[in-house]
Amino acid sequence: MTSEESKRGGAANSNGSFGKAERVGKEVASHPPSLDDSLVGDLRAFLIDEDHLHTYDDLTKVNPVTPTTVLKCLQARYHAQVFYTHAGCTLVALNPFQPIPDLYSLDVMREYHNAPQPQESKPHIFIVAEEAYRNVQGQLEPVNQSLVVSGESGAGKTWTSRCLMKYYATSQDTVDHIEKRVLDSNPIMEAFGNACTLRNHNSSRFGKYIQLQLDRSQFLVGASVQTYLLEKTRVACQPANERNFHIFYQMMTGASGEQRKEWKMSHGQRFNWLPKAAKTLEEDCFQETVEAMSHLGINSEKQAEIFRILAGILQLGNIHFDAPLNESEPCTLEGQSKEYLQGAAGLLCVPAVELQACLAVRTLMAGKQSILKPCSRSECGVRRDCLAKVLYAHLFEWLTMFINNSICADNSTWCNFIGLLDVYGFECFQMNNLEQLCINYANEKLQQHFVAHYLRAQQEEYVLEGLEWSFVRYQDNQSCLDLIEGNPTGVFPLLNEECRLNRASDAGKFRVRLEKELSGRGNISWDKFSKEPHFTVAHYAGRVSYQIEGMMEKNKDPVPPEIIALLQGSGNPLLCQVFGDQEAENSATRGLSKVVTVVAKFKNSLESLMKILHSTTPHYTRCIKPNPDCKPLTFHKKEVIMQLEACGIVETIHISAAGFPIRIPFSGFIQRYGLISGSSQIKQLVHNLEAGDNDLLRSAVEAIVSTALGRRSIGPMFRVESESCASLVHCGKTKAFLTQRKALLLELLEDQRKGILVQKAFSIQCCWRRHQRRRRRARRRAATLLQAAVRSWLVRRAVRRWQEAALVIQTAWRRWRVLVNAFAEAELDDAQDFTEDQTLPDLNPLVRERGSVQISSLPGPVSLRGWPMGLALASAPTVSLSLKATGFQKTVSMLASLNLPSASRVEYKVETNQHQHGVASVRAQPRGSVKLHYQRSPLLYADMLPDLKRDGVTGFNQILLEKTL
Ligand SMILES: Nc1ncnc2c1ncn2[C@@H]1O[C@H](COP(=O)(O)OP(=O)(O)OP(=O)(O)O)[C@@H](O)[C@H]1O
Repeated sequence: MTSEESKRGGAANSNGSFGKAERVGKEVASHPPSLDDSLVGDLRAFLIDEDHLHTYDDLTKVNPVTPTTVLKCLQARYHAQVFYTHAGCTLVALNPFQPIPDLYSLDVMREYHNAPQPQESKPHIFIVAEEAYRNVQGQLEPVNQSLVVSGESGAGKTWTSRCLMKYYATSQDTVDHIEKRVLDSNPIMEAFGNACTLRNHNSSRFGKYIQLQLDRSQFLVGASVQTYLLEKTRVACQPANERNFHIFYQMMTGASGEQRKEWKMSHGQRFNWLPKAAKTLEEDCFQETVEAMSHLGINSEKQAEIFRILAGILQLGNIHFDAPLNESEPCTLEGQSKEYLQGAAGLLCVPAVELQACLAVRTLMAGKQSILKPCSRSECGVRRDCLAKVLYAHLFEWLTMFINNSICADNSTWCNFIGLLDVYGFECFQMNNLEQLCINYANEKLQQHFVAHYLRAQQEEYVLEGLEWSFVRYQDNQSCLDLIEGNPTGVFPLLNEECRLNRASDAGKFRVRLEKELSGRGNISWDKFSKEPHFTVAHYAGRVSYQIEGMMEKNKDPVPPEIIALLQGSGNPLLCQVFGDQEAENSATRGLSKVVTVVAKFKNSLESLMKILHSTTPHYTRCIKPNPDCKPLTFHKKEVIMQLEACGIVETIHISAAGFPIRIPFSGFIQRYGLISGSSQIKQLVHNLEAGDNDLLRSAVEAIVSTALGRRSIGPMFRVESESCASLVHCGKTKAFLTQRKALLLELLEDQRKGILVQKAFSIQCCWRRHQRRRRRARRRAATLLQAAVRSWLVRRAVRRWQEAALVIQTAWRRWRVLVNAFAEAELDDAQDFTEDQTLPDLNPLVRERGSVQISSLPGPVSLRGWPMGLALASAPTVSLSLKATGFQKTVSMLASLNLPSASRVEYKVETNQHQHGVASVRAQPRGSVKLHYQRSPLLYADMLPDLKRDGVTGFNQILLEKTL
């Protein structure tokens, strides 16, 4: 809406000439005061807290809720660069008209995605996205979600939709990169469907509904796009100071030299259908569009076909017909137009002659005979425009279909969806025609859905449920919708009827018809003095005057059959594909009653959209354009207030603040929160809800709430002891209604439910772990038993072997002992003769002969009795002397055999340096030493161990005895 038009709309709004206000029951909210009144009254109370206005996250918290206070709050937030604010169930998004750093960054997305309670975070479009996503995860009916983004042109709907898509696409990373393809559909759709208008340099000239398809794990697996009412007239006729679709300018700026040549688009070439070509916008990014096309699977061949068609359209725009001298002759082409016709025919791959004939000559059917009738100059122009429009519209349709084929998931792979509706805002120009009527009709439908969903349904339900409730007045636009679509006497049915009559359209007559049929309606009026036939409709957002001239033609949207036939024969494969299955029918021959009109088609597609919306959980985002000039950070109060009133924000705030925004059927409530109550009765009820009557269910709900409040953890809002259950939850006949503090109560219930579920899960885990532990223990015991059995078997086997080995050793040992004893006895018999009664120093010469003993400085007499070593070893004497023996036992035995004098404090250390071969020396020190010199023992086996090799060295060479004190 332009500011002037907005003013008109606003004036109508304030004088109450449209939007019949309905009063239901007791009305407490007075008519919203005018802006000036509010400034005196309401605002004054507010001024006290003016410094903190920008801190209000939710407009329902503003007190009192009036358009003025709401406006003040929004303005304060806008100046504080806070662009999102809740308004009860709706999110208000103010357009900053400049990029805000870090407002939509990946980190911010992650923050909202990971927030335990996103509602508690700062208002943001990502909250809406996350809430919808979590609703799908929670599988609460209705599981599918719709995000409805509305607002006037330039308010930021497309931007918001893009943010929402990015949010869903970024929060995952799938293998086949479907999210990238879904996002890539945006630049293509925008290049072909957006244009620079006076109100928005990137205005969507079509409506779109994108369905993001989610699988069981809530992963984005695909998407589908449904488009509505492309403004195809823009191809051939651009409003003053506005541009054609972006794609044409992208081609003009981005084409390579070769492409320019092929597309007949040389530098400086002027095209009638490309106004303002010198102005370059950031949207004119040809390369991005081409890349997105390639990424979506449109190969270079197809791209070439597409761009040739577009170039052909531009050539068509430069063709002008001259009136013929003779009326019976077709219109002619002047010099340059001939070239353009040749160019267009070449690019569209059709014969130039046929193209010219198709534009200048009409074929009439008279029975089975066809008659050729030359068209007038203006008719030629209309046919040329029609050809361009039909080409562009079919191309756009084909692109949408191609995108859908590329990004749509198989039906079996997805089970839920989040729908994203971005429709053109309410439109009101100086001259409004059928397109504006359709667009405004769509906006009325959406407004009605909003009203039905939040306002009327809410209030009607309170009555049905028997709640005590003071009603808030709201604007109901049903009467306006009845005026437009009502059957049989609505504007649309009358228009369709007129189009199906086989007669030339007459705007004046149609106006009279409308007046006759609809004069009793409150939402339509006529300016009797206006020369132009028109009618004025009082829409919910303002009054719009529609001119009737041309409306019927636009509604019929006839395409001459010659044009279809011409395109079917085109050498461009894409054109053949697009128009191949199109019937080149002549409506004149088949009867006009079968013609499907534009409004009929539009109404049907809108009805199916509304069906989808009604079956989903809606989330509303109202985009607000803070100033009509798209200036950054500029806030025009009047513009904003009109938009707020037009979209019913003020009423929404009233109802949301004072009403019961959450309604849960008793059965659903008990099923979800029944586990909070420990009562066995409620537990039984949970399993058998059908058995309980409403009274029983109601008392169960109350019991659950009081249990929840009883065990609540003390939070700031629940400290008030007097706060009764009744003030937080209101039970109607079949449903529980939660008040404004629902968020807290609901949060409390959800927290407790979650806590109990966690407890239960913990118990299950404990049981499972215990079970696992027991199993592990049993396994371990079994393993130990097995190991023990194996070990004992191994030990028994080893012991048996040892015993056998010991037996062998014992036998060998005994045999050896017997042998040694025998030798010893034999030797003893020999030695007895020279050892008896010998004292030192006079040693027996035999001893000298066999060995020598030298004793010096010994204190006292030393009696030394030399025993044969073999005998000593054999008898294994016990050493009573405190000897620290090192070496072999035989060394010790030898000492014992020497029978050295015993003294308690005398220590002898025996050292041997030839352990392998026997004691070498024994020496007593320090005060005396005994030196024994033995000759090699006569005993052959005296120092032999059973294991020693027989050929080893035997006997003693030298013995030294060291004595230490
Ligand atoms: N959140 C935002 N941050 C920064 N700029 C924004 C934001 N929202 C919108 N804009 C700016 O406002 C312009 C208009 O927004 P957008 O195209 O989304 O409007 P629209 O409501 O879709 O309009 P139309 O109905 O004409 O398509 C954008 O091109 C962008 O420059």
